[in-house]
Amino acid sequence: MAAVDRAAGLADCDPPLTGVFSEQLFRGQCALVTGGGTGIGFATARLLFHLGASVMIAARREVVLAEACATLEAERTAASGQIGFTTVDIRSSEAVSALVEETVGRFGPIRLLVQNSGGQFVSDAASMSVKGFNSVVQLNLVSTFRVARAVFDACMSDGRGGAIVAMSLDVDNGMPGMAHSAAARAGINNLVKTLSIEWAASGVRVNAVAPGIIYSESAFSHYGDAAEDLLSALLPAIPAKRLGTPEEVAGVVAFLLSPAASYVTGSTVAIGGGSHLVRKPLLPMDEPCASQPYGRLPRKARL
Ligand SMILES: CCCCCCC/C=C/C(=O)SCCNC(=O)CCNC(=O)[C@H](O)C(C)(C)COP(=O)(O)OP(=O)(O)OC[C@H]1O[C@@H](n2cnc3c(N)ncnc32)[C@H](O)[C@@H]1OP(=O)(O)O
Ligand SMILES: NC(=O)C1=CN([C@@H]2O[C@H](COP(=O)(O)OP(=O)(O)OC[C@H]3O[C@@H](n4cnc5c(N)ncnc54)[C@H](OP(=O)(O)O)[C@@H]3O)[C@@H](O)[C@H]2O)C=CC1
Repeated sequence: MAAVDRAAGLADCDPPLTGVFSEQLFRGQCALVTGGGTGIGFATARLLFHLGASVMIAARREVVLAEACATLEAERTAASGQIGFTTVDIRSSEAVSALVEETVGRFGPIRLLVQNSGGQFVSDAASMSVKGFNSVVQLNLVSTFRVARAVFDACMSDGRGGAIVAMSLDVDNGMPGMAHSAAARAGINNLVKTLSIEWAASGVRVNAVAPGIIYSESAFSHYGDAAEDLLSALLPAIPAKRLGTPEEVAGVVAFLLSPAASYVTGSTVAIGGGSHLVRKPLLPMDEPCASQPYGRLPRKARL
């Protein structure tokens, strides 16, 4: 993709970023990473695994998860922890309960939670149905609460503590083309504040990360042919003048989960090459009053 090729610096990152952390950092700790089979979730699971954690990755597509696990097993070193997978749709409370039970049964109480699963479709608000808006709020905001509650109840409410990182977006200036997701992620930014206060007494820290535009094949596949046009308009507005990598998000997530962040809670950390400081919406809007700047992407952009 031409716009991605223009993202100077993208190839310069040390993929697992293990060098900046001690290999013993998460030794023996159980970590649950939702959406851990692809993109940011995979990079995060990979880093935690190489830092000694016992990592459960969970999402809907079994074949993707199995492949991710096989990749990590093939990378195993003496410092690596354990890796396992199970399928889940985080929109189902029963499925999330079963996920937590299975994870605890296999690796022990969950101490590290990365609630990374999420997503949306691109559509301007005027073309968006209430059902579509609701489905994205359900997936991102309500399911983040669902997963966090299930893990807190089962593993973190007894005073033994833990750390939670949720996935947000760079929503400070609104997000034309993604009204549903921006509203949901703004909700997540506030949710982590409340949870961090209420759960502090249990020794639980709750933070979020707000990535800018992070390139991975899996993420961009959702935007179909529209990705190139969107990126051409977006890249010039990113101070770093490049996209981010999943590994650059994983490093911040690992920091927030680690004792190095033991006094950090209720925060949302921007990871966007400075894009959150630019007073321009994340998605482009050449004509602010245009009635249908995005329309609805074709159905092939759907999962
Ligand atoms: C190239 C630059 C891009 C900028 C990037 C900005 C930063 C963000 C990046 C990322 O988040 S990358 C990760 C992307 N990954 C995903 O989005 C995957 C997750 N997505 C999904 O699971 C689904 O698409 C969904 C959004 C949650 C919808 O799933 P759900 O099963 O709840 O919905 P459906 O039953 O299929 O549909 C319900 C309802 O939703 C509306 N709708 C769904 N898809 C579309 C669409 N493509 N366009 C318009 N409307 C859509 C619609 O109203 C549906 O109702 P019906 O019409 O089916 O009755
Ligand atoms: N890439 C970017 O620029 C940005 C991404 N984000 C967010 O970061 C997170 C990771 O995205 P990214 O890695 O880029 O993209 P991916 O599309 O690779 O990751 C999304 C993950 O979520 C999983 N998922 C989606 N719906 C569900 C569900 N209902 N139940 C369980 N798992 C689900 C998917 O797996 P499966 O389909 O198998 O269920 C997939 O592994 C998402 O929340 C995304 O919105 C935020 C800001 C920017």
